Amino acid sequence: MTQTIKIFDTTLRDGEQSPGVNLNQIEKLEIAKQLERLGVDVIEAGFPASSQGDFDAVKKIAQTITKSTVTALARANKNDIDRAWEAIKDAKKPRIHVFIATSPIHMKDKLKKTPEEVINIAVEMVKYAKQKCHDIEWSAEDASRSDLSFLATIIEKVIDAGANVINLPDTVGYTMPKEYGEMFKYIKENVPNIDRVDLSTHCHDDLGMALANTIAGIQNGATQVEGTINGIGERAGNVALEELAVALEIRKDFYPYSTGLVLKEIKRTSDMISKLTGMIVPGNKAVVGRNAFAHESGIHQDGVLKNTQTYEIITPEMVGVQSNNLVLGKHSGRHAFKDRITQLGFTLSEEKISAAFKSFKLLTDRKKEVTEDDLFALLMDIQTGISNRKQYKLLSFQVHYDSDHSPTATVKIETPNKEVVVGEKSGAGSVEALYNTIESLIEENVQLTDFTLSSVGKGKDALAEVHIHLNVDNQPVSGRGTSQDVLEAAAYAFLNAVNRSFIKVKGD
Ligand SMILES: CC(=O)SCCNC(=O)CCNC(=O)[C@H](O)C(C)(C)COP(=O)(O)OP(=O)(O)OC[C@H]1O[C@@H](n2cnc3c(N)ncnc32)[C@H](O)[C@@H]1OP(=O)(O)O
Ligand SMILES: CC(C)C(=O)C(=O)O
Repeated sequence: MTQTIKIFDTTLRDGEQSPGVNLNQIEKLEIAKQLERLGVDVIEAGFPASSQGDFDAVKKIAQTITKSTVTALARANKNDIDRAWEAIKDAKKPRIHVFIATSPIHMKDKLKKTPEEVINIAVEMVKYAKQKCHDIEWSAEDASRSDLSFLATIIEKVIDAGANVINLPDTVGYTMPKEYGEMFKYIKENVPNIDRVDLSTHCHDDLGMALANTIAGIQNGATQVEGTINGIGERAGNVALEELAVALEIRKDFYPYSTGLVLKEIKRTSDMISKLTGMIVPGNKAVVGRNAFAHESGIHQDGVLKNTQTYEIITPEMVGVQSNNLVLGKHSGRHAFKDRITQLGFTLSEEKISAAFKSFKLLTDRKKEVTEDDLFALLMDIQTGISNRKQYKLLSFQVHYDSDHSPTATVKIETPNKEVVVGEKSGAGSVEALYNTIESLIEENVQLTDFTLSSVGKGKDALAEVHIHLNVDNQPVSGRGTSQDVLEAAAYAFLNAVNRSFIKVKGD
């Protein structure tokens, strides 16, 4: 008999705690919708007490998502719980997630509380949350470095107080699989009423053990797993949910567990998270990396030609990687285009469909074959495009480059006051010349802290995608731009970051 493990996705909360990640409300909503399509049981939409921007995004997600449970994180205090409930109360299936640390070091040095005080706070706050919401998850932060008998005592009391999910995080990614499994076994054997609740894993990857620890937790009684897409998250990140789901599917001969995830949605979800967070997936990443299905060496290629299973344990199709994904071309009309948008899972207003169709037609003039990846990148830009009134627009640019002189860029932009300004500057390279010129035309004080260029799809006419991190008036913000031309993508990314600094993102 296969047991189905519940999937709790925390990409929008722990994932967003990754340094440099700044998602705005529209982007978070698009991610939540895709997570629902992927089939996750629970979406942790954010930490509403941490900022007004986070509160607003969680509320919007709670009002939109219908199939998955929507939860929000709260410290064990009334203000955080009130904010969490206020944000999620419209959800079809709301859950409040209350946490407090249980390890000696966290209780003594961080919370400055005795173990008895921590028990009292946890019990009182679970009771308080339960008066508002029937579904309460309680997390013992740093559970894996906690005293097991203390952990059993506090868990027994929070269950009596009304918690129906108990989460035991390996907060600092310190535990080894055997130890993590033994903690679950101990709790299963020593807490009365433990069978009334879901027990949950939450593993960080500091020592590269997140997936092994998660599986050890499941083998010892966990019925829910917390993690993120692409494994993003605080420090070295969380367990990558796509890796867990595919591992359980491929080795179902070995493990009697499965998840309800729609595996074909994995690649698209991974691409979306990577694009919107700017956290590029390494080529060799399991399940979703660019090279995960590539065979380079002669002996491997020979084997694959004779029988793919000699070297391929996962088929690209299983996780939604398209082998021949040519979709639409120069002569496609609006009806076929709209139909394709729906198939890709987008719901766009008529205005956005018109804008997308215009961009698509421009692309077909410049690119012979428009692939599903191209279309997805284009639609994601339109869907999450910035529509705040205050923004800079790129009107045109030229870069003069020759090998004997420093490149010079001439750029024309429209400012938020609708003025058209033109400037010219040089730089050590073409991108620097472009960025020096744009900087001279805008009012904000900007420092570039990171620049990444990658390609969407394959071949010399693949789209270029640029992700950058800037400090705009001393506030960190990220931006992205996609174009067939590398310099145009770089210019779009720069202005996208500056424009994003005008709207609500993390920390507002
Ligand atoms: C393991 C995890 O991932 S936990 C989630 C981490 N996520 C975040 O921190 C989200 C972003 N954080 C923030 O925006 C801010 O830290 C806020 C708004 C949550 C709090 O800001 P501030 O009120 O300025 O407090 P600050 O962050 O400096 O310190 C945290 C305080 O919360 C207390 N605290 C920490 N965890 C808990 C808890 N679970 N329950 C109750 N109190 C807690 C700390 O002891 C400290 O209290 P003190 O001020 O009495 O010393
Ligand atoms: C708040 C909890 C669930 C957490 O993120 C952790 O302990 O890592």
